[in-house]
Amino acid sequence: MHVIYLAGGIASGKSTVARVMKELGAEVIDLDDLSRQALAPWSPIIPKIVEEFGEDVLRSNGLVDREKLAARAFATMERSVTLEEIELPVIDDLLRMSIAKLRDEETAEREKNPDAPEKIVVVEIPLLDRMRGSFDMADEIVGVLCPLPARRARAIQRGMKPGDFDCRREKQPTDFYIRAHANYVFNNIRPMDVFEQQVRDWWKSREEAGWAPVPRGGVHGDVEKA
Ligand SMILES: CC(C)(COP(=O)(O)OP(=O)(O)OC[C@H]1O[C@@H](n2cnc3c(N)ncnc32)[C@H](O)[C@@H]1O)[C@@H](O)C(=O)NCCC(=O)NCCS
Ligand SMILES: Nc1ncnc2c1ncn2[C@@H]1O[C@H](COP(=O)(O)OP(=O)(O)OP(=O)(O)O)[C@@H](O)[C@H]1O
Repeated sequence: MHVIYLAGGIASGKSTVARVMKELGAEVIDLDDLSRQALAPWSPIIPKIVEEFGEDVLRSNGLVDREKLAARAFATMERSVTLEEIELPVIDDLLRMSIAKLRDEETAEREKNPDAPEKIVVVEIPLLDRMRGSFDMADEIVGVLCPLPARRARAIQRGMKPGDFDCRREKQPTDFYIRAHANYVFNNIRPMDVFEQQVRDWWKSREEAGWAPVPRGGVHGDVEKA
């Protein structure tokens, strides 16, 4: 199995890259989905969330009011860190379990058919720095960078308030951090069809290389390859 951490800030184009990779055969795990599971009504962290952010962040049906929680958590860096300290260990556990399950599936498939293809697993990560404790699970780290004005405009077009975009974006790792840890970076600066083709080309070259190990980190400047 080959695990790719796909890192990029809000509205940078991660889901677009992941969608193309899924079409090419990848299994995709999205940490935003795992974060939703972490806040499910039966989650053990719900009492702590209520204690820190107020009883009214829970709706009468037991579901977390995400808008209310976001307004309180992203109001300051300190509150945001509090939410992450509660949620990230659960997200990390869910990620490890998801990867272990895919590994078991791959083993079972190969017991039936020794020629079954290697699973390529793509993990969408909005906050790469917060996942540094689980870099051990990644065979490679790929970044998605996109100029801020385009990201902001696209997020707003999708219905996000400008202030909500800004207060999330400012808490996210910088492009410099992503370049420093990625072995490859996509610069999402071209029209959608061209960008999607860039992703297919990258996949093809990695597939032809047999997903060989790559040196970690150090993508600097306006280059796309390490
Ligand atoms: C506060 C919550 C409930 C708001 O939910 P909401 O549905 O509005 O947003 P959603 O979860 O879909 O995230 C949308 C985007 O917000 C950004 N975002 C999420 N959490 C954070 C954070 N702690 N800091 C900065 N940006 C964040 C990401 O770019 C993400 O893609 C939710 O974002 C959350 O639980 N965040 C904390 C968990 C976390 O840190 N997740 C990131 C995993 S690396
Ligand atoms: N090259 C591009 N040209 C035009 N639109 C694009 C391009 N790349 C992405 N988009 C659009 O920008 C928006 C954000 O892209 P995407 O959802 O892939 O980003 P993301 O990083 O997954 O976002 P989020 O942080 O919300 O999870 C989407 O509406 C997508 O269709």
